[in-house]
Amino acid sequence: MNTQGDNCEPHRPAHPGIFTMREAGKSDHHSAERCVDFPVSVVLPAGGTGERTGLQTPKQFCTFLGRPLISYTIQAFESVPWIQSIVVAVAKENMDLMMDVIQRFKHRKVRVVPGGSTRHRSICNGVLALGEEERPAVGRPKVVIIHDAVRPFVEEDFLCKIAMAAKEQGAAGAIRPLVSTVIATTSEGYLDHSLERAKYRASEMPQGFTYDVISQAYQRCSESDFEFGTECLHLALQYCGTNAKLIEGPPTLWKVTYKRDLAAAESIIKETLSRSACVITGGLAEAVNLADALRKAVSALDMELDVVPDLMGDNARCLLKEWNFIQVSVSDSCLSEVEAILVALEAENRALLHPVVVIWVHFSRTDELPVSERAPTAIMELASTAKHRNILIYGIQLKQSKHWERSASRVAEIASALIRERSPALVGQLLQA
Ligand SMILES: Nc1ccn([C@@H]2O[C@H](COP(=O)(O)OP(=O)(O)OP(=O)(O)O)[C@@H](O)[C@H]2O)c(=O)n1
Ligand SMILES: O=P(O)(O)OC[C@@H](O)[C@@H](O)[C@@H](O)CO
Repeated sequence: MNTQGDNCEPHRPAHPGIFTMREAGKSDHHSAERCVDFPVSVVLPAGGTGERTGLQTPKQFCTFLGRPLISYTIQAFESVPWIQSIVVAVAKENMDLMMDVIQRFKHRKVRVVPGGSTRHRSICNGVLALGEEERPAVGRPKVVIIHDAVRPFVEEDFLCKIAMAAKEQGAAGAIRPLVSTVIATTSEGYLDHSLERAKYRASEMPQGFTYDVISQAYQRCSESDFEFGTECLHLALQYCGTNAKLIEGPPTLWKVTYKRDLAAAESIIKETLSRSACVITGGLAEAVNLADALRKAVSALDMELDVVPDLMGDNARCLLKEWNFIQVSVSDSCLSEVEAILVALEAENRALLHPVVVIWVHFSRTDELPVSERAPTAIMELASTAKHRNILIYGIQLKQSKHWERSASRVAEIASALIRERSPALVGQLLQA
């Protein structure tokens, strides 16, 4: 490797890495149409400290909706069927934390290696690990995708473009239009000149390289590259004469750098989880009417409702794709329907990666609120147990009234707010529509 040392750090023995997974070949992902028919592995540099966030916790381990940022990125890659393995390079002091994340969220295909003192050194350690791959089901990759662990929004179709271009060209990288103009400054802090923005692009991630190109680039690069460089594509050009194919990527490729970016990432994930809900009516006429009124009302809130009588037979499909459930119970119904949903969700282990919302809408036929006095206590007890399994239960009470549409739109507003916010603080509350 690097002439200054055996590997990416001047004085570090190659780390055997830590296997944490079932063999890569046992991925339980349903076979998808493969756009890539050659072995591809991924290196996620995650060895930084996230200084620019101003937080104590490195940003890749900052959590939202109960999961660290890095877990969202890993999930994005492990959900791609043609990716055979993922190597995450983390600082030594975070290795145990990383192992815990992998085990808690049942990440597959993942191997953890020590990060380096710089981003290039971390990436280099990851590439080294791919070259020392010992798992029989995982051969040396044809293409290595490198992607910052703090860029959680990456999609298969763009990864496919990068992987295919990297295989053809030797290197490929994501680019985005510049937002600000780039200027050069004098040593006294004055404007020296500005670059013509239209001629330049921002280099983003993911980037792809044939294994040979990226491993050679790190063998030949200088200590200064390791210490101060920020661009893998430059190393491929400088040390392997490989001119990367540049592919404009979607705006979702941005990197979490500042504290505000964490809030933005959380908001995007919440928005993604809140686009639809499954309404279970039990087949009762009043419940079906309410569900139809809800469907109309939520469409104005940019949400779609799938209305089913139950979660049996074909309707069980909702359990595999929905993150939000609204159980409409009429009059003296108790919480048994909600309990049935919990059992079904647990059977599918549905709340492992994202919190699932279950809203009990209790609709009473008469003007009084005959719901038993026990209901507020019962829903609170059920909710506090379910919360430990990442299922958030909320209640909405609706009295039959002459202003049916208005009541239904009130329920819709409350339900969509509960789904959007997924607030632990309101779990178990029985709200009045
Ligand atoms: N020694 C390092 C430094 C950075 N990275 C990783 O490279 C990616 C992009 O780097 P950056 O956004 O700069 O992360 P940090 O270096 O952690 O941020 P900061 O510069 O604010 O400290 C991150 O996933 C980061 O964890 C790494 O693996 N090893
Ligand atoms: O580690 P930093 O945040 O300084 O920079 C990382 C970025 O430079 C890098 O991810 C892309 O520009 C592609 O190389």
